[in-house]
Amino acid sequence: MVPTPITVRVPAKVNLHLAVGDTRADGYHELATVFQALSLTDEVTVRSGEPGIDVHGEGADSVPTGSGNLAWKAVRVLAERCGRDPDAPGVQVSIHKGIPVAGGMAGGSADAAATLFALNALWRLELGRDELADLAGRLGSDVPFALQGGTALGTGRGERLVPVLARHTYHWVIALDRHGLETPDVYRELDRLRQSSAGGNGADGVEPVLEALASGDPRELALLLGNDLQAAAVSLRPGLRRTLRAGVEAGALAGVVSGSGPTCAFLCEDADSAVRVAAELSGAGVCRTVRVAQGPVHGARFAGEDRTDRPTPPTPPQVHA
Ligand SMILES: C[C@](O)(CO)[C@H](O)COP(=O)(O)OP(=O)(O)OC[C@H]1O[C@@H](n2ccc(N)nc2=O)[C@H](O)[C@@H]1O
Ligand SMILES: Nc1ncnc2c1ncn2[C@@H]1O[C@H](COP(=O)(O)OP(=O)(O)OP(=O)(O)O)[C@@H](O)[C@H]1O
Repeated sequence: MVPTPITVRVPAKVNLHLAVGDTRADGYHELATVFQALSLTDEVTVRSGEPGIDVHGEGADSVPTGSGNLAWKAVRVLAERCGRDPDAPGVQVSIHKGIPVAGGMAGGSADAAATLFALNALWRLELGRDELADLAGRLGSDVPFALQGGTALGTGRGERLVPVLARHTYHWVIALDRHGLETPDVYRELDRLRQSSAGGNGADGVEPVLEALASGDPRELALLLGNDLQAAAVSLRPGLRRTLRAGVEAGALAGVVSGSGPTCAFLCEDADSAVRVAAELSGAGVCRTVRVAQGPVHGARFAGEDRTDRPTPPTPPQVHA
């Protein structure tokens, strides 16, 4: 019997805090980051059939549909892990994009995470969270967080995660730029700025951020948003300075470049304020489009997870800061 297709919904992320350390021998930078999963999501469906990948939704034109798609790399990694032929895995992957492409919100990573999660069910592998997280880490630094979701502290190159207690739903306005930025270019620009000592080290220690999250006060958190990659993203895309200013002028508590950018994320006081900020920002002509989002949300989950015919994977324990 052909197994039924499986659809998984997976969130975008914002880095509330991103401290970039030294470059390691493997070329990656050592990170201390606090991730939060946001309610902008992609949906990934896997079904048995002729191998292939198709991509729909916003920005789909700029996403590769062949072996360059991170979701296809996930198919290959999982096929190898379970003794299937990675060149003939017998699976089709359909991606519906709701996460901005090349926006610093980990959309490709999210699709890879969703693919691992979905294929684990389609192929009835019953791999646990830890094993999926290990495979995810091999695919990219942001992939394990997309599986886990919530709010988490990431160390190493960002793949080593500890869940963090966040006592509040935070309301965000997300400003999307007209063109993406490539992550390696932004890290390279940071290195260049640091060599000329203009890169600075904007993001301080992580502990105050964890304390603010435990308190649940968005005003406290707003004071602590920080991203070492922001100077590099702004250097590559100077117009972001205007966007960041416009969000705060529109009434956001604070704004930050999301990850490697160019998307900017604005933390707002509450849901009503987010709607007002979004309306004003979209009229300011500083970005392509604006979205409202909440966080934290779950990591990769079956679409319609509320259905009772599938086991809900165990939620990792939440720890206090
Ligand atoms: C900017 C962030 O989104 C913040 O969470 C991530 O650090 C990027 O994570 P990602 O897109 O999953 O990145 P990967 O696919 O692992 O790496 C892409 C490239 O980004 C750079 N990179 C990434 C992570 C890291 N800790 N140091 C790096 O220098 C490297 O040039 C690497 O070749
Ligand atoms: N499934 C995918 N979805 C989006 N982009 C993908 C995918 N697979 C590969 N890519 C390629 O990866 C590049 C980065 O896309 P993505 O949307 O993941 O960027 P990002 O959000 O900036 O990543 P991150 O925040 O993890 O650094 C794009 O230029 C795109 O061509």
